[in-house]
Amino acid sequence: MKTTGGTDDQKRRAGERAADLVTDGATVGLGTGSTAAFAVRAIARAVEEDGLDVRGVPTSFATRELAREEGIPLASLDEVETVDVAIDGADQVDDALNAIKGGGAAHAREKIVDAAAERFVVVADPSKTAATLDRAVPVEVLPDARTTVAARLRELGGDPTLRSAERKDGPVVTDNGNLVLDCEFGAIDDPASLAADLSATPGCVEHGLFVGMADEVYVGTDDGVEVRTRG
Ligand SMILES: O=C(CO)[C@H](O)[C@H](O)COP(=O)(O)O
Repeated sequence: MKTTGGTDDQKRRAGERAADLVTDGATVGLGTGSTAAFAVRAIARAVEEDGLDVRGVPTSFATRELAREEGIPLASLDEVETVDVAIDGADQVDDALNAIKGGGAAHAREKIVDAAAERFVVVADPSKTAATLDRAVPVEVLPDARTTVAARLRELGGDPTLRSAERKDGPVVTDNGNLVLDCEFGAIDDPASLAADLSATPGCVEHGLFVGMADEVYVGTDDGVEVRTRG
């Protein structure tokens, strides 16, 4: 369920601008996806070329591999007391800076790291912006709970689909060993209420609604970066 509507240049501008926020000595949440990867590479360049002293906290297996290859010193979340800034992508972000994440099935760890950050910056391209969230919401479920969670999602007005793997027969299995239901709700008029209902569903490990979490959204455009702030 990857969304790749923007151009690489738009994503790069957003990611590189956000990477400029990282200061010496910072602990940085490293998000997942193609836009966050531009931030990871820019941070790595600053480490190598300017001697920037950082610790990266990766949000997924894929990001840990990328950060390792690029030479960013890493820590896992349970090794750090605070995250100074987290930089992460999104599948969709609304005017109130609420987001849908999980196109890479990494939203459970992303939410933990992004929520722990003093400052959480979403990096996106213009194709991700919308007045109202209306993309499918990824819901990570314990494998045994997929049927009961799917039933609850239908009660909530959703239409869930088990996410299939692309180069393997069968479902996507997350970094945590769980499955993902992508759930269409149409236009989500009250994301906070839906988020609360999803969080209260037994067997739902985590859902991809990030409500009231982002401090800023950096939208990379064809000629710069539009910075959206809360309020
Ligand atoms: O939530 C995510 C992964 O779980 C990603 O941040 C989201 O899918 C955006 O990815 P991209 O920048 O490649 O469009």
